Amino acid sequence: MHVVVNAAMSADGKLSSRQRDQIAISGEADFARVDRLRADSDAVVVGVGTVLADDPHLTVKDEQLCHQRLERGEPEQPARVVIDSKGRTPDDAAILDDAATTYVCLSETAPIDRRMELANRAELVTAGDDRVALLRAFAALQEQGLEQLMVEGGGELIFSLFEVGLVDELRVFVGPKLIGGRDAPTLADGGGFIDEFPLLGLERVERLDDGVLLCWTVDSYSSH
Ligand SMILES: NC(=O)C1=CN([C@@H]2O[C@H](COP(=O)(O)OP(=O)(O)OC[C@H]3O[C@@H](n4cnc5c(N)ncnc54)[C@H](OP(=O)(O)O)[C@@H]3O)[C@@H](O)[C@H]2O)C=CC1
Ligand SMILES: Nc1nc(O)c(N)c(N[C@@H]2O[C@H](COP(=O)(O)O)[C@@H](O)[C@H]2O)n1
Repeated sequence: MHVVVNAAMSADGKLSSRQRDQIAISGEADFARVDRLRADSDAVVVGVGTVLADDPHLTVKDEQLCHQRLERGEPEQPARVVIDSKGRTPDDAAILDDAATTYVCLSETAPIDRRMELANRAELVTAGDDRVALLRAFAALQEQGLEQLMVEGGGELIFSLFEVGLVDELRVFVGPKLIGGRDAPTLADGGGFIDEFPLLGLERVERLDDGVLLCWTVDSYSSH
């Protein structure tokens, strides 16, 4: 399995505003790059915080890219995955429509009524007691043939994926906006690292729209 985390952040490192409203940080060229990355992935993954804040569709928008997927013998759209311990994904969420297969990864705490509703619209994966156990959930996704995973956020999920060592690459578009706010989501929120820190290798820097794309590999974890 290969996991690429992709996100767009403001010049001051925020993924959205303190009200958690979706903010267009990327420009046209970066959104097109994200579309190509989705098209090259078996699945696009988000946390339930992103579903509740943005109601994303997580589909490939360019019809030619969808056509190329079909020509490669792949489903027209990559699968969509939401990491959602308690089954808080709303029944009318855009990611539950029939545009693509959707997996909802739950923990044992998800109530039975939520499981039954979600099972009508998605494939369910259960891993973990309180929170979704990410290593087990991703292993279950791999068993379903999902090898190339793209994670779009948000900051809580991205931190947890780094914490368990599941991230192979990080691609960040830094856009020409300043959002501010100490409580606004950042690229990696969660509890934060205090001892061992993931170390990144810079692979590529590219000027895109009026911002910069940074592509990193995750090399190792080191203590300071
Ligand atoms: N600019 C960009 O590129 C992007 C911006 N965003 C922005 O980010 C914000 C949402 O991010 P955020 O609030 O951090 O939410 P996330 O999307 O990261 O979802 C976090 C939630 O996932 C659930 N979860 C279940 N298991 C785990 C686990 N093991 N580790 C971490 N989370 C787990 C938790 O809810 P529970 O306990 O209920 O399961 C948790 O609260 C929005 O404002 C959105 O607009 C989002 C994506 C991209
Ligand atoms: N790459 C990128 N740039 C931005 O500026 C963004 N705000 C986001 N947000 C992510 O895109 C999702 C929306 O997807 P759909 O257009 O609905 O398919 C959103 O939920 C964030 O994950 N990304």
